[in-house]
Amino acid sequence: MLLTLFESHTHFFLSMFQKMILTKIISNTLSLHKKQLIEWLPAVRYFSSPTNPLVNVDVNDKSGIAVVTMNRKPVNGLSLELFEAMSKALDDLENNRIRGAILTSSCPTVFSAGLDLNELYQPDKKRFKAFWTTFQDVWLKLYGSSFPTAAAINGHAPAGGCFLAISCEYRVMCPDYKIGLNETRLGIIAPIFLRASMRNTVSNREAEKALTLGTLYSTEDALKIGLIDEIAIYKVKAIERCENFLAQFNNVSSIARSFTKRSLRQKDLEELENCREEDFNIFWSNLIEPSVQKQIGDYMQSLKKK
Ligand SMILES: CCCCC/C=C\C/C=C\CCC/C=C/C(=O)SCCNC(=O)CCNC(=O)[C@H](O)C(C)(C)COP(=O)(O)OP(=O)(O)OC[C@H]1O[C@@H](n2cnc3c(N)ncnc32)[C@H](O)[C@@H]1OP(=O)(O)O
Repeated sequence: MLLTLFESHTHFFLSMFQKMILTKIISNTLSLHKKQLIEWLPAVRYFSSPTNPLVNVDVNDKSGIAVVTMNRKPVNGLSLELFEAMSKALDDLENNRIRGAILTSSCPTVFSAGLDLNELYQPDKKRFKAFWTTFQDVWLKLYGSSFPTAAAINGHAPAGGCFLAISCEYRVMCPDYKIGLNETRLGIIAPIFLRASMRNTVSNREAEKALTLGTLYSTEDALKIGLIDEIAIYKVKAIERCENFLAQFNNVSSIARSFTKRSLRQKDLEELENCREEDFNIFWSNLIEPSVQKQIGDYMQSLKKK
């Protein structure tokens, strides 16, 4: 009650002095740690910044909602540089206490083609380590973000593309595209954090079927199994629907919302936090198997031949 009252009266700009006084009063009342309270203060400053050419962040000053656009043509292949830009953008959003984020793509028919196969083919260990660690970071930050998230899926979203979408809390997809975790079809075992995101999105039974078969679903079928939440005819509409979803949280205490989300996702986040090195080692040893390398090479060729 006190927290809700506090939040609803702090949507205007607070000077550092006001922040300190408010923090002190509430800190005394609730006996909470001062640092935690400062972190909990609602959004006071929004920004629209060109940030990085690979990830554009555009924050609506009125709603406080950020549209985060992946911009790595032609297919938003998830490279080390794209992951680094996403990781930095997620930090900025967290620090600026935005009210919600929508992930989308600037590629006309692809949300993301998943991991950049060039990162997986004949990899250099040092670079691959940085790549994999940043991939883990992005998931931890996106899946565990304090702000609500949605994905406007304006194109195909196979493998890592689907993975980004299911790390968000809500998904709106445009018709006639494919989405799914096709890793097993490529001979890959889905990593621990990918399995967690899938189980958090669809029923355990659907997750098992989807992951073991490596199914790529049409937009319509994805809606049927709950892999996406809505269909929107084109990108602008998909963003609008995501905004509507995020706007619902305007009437909910952001502290209560964010703690509830965190507590529901905590186990999954900790599972990865506790085995990051092991997770890397498992994938590295799988990746450098000559048979896997051959499979990746052939697959890349088949994509180029199309
Ligand atoms: C393959 C075995 C991998 C083994 C790895 C082992 C360990 C890793 C463990 C776990 C991984 C974690 C989970 C995530 C995994 C992944 O994400 S793997 C990537 C899987 N991605 C795909 O299977 C998607 C492949 N792409 C497509 O199906 C299509 O490109 C499309 C997204 C449907 C778009 O089709 P379209 O619009 O027709 O575009 P093109 O196919 O013509 O592609 C344009 C150019 O982009 C290149 N390209 C496509 N996808 C990728 C990619 N993922 N990485 C790098 N490059 C990609 C494509 O070759 C074209 O290039 P050119 O213009 O011909 O040069």
